Amino acid sequence: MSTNPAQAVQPVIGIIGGSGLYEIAGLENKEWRKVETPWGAPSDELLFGTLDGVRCVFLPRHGRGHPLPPSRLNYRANVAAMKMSGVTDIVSLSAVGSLREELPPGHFVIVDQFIDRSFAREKSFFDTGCVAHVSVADPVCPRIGDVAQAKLTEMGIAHTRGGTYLVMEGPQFSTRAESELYRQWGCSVIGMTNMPEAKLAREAEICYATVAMVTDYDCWHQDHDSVTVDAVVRVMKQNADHARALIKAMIPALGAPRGLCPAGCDRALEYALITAPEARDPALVSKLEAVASRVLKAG
Ligand SMILES: CSC[C@H]1O[C@H](OP(=O)(O)O)[C@H](O)[C@@H]1O
Ligand SMILES: Nc1ncnc2[nH]cnc12
Repeated sequence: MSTNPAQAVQPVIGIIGGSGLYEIAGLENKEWRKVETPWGAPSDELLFGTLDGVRCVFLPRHGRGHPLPPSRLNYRANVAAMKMSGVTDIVSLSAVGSLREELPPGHFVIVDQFIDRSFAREKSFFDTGCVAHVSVADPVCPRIGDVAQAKLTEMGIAHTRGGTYLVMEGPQFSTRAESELYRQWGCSVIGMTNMPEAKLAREAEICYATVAMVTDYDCWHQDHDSVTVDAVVRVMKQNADHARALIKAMIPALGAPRGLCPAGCDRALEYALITAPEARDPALVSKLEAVASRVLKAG
């Protein structure tokens, strides 16, 4: 395994677009391509292209036209398809409800923690026959967060660095009691998709960070109507221009050649595998080559 921090990395930037973001602007030489993974098909074809000479791969999280609900997304295929396409860094863009007065619709939040209350999803590439436990104590890459923060500041877009995203299963929005509970837990925003996406990116050793775009005050705010899809879509249409401009600004900075990630996201599996090589299931190991070949080769 090569873990020399001076090792050169030529980044490939993955963008996962959430509700209201089904394409990105300004990509050159773009081409939608089907990518099959050992875990099946991702939400849609992936859009490959370059922006300012940086290789980019875009995936609309719910598919073009939004046919897929959060519980039916093949999160493993989505992340594996990114890894198989050479992606080193993922910027996740998501519509979220606000759980705090000071985070109004239109505000961007560079999330740094999650509480994962999703329950009807496959959450790991690893399984019986090859067990791994990665750390998600710090689930996002601070390096990507730094770039998002710098660009949002330059662009004058209202934003907050840090905040906890509560991941609910959905597809129904929360009850008022749930919304109040999450507020008491200190959560900042709520959505339905960023877990297990962030956990799987960590298992695949891809740097990952979320820029959450507030679309509503969920259902706790006495002066605002409870969230509806109509309201989310209306605000997302306003947020989308900011989101597209942000991505365009972030890509040259993220795409510059660099060393290994100082936070170690790209070495997350280094000490995570616990199944002895002789006890591993060859069929599972062969699937895992798509996301974990770096450590499996060494074992
Ligand atoms: C259309 S409102 C609910 C929907 O929007 C968010 O999705 P995404 O994170 O992909 O932007 C939320 O999590 C729900 O899936
Ligand atoms: N209030 C909310 N709850 C869950 N997901 C959301 N996505 C956008 N707004 C949301």
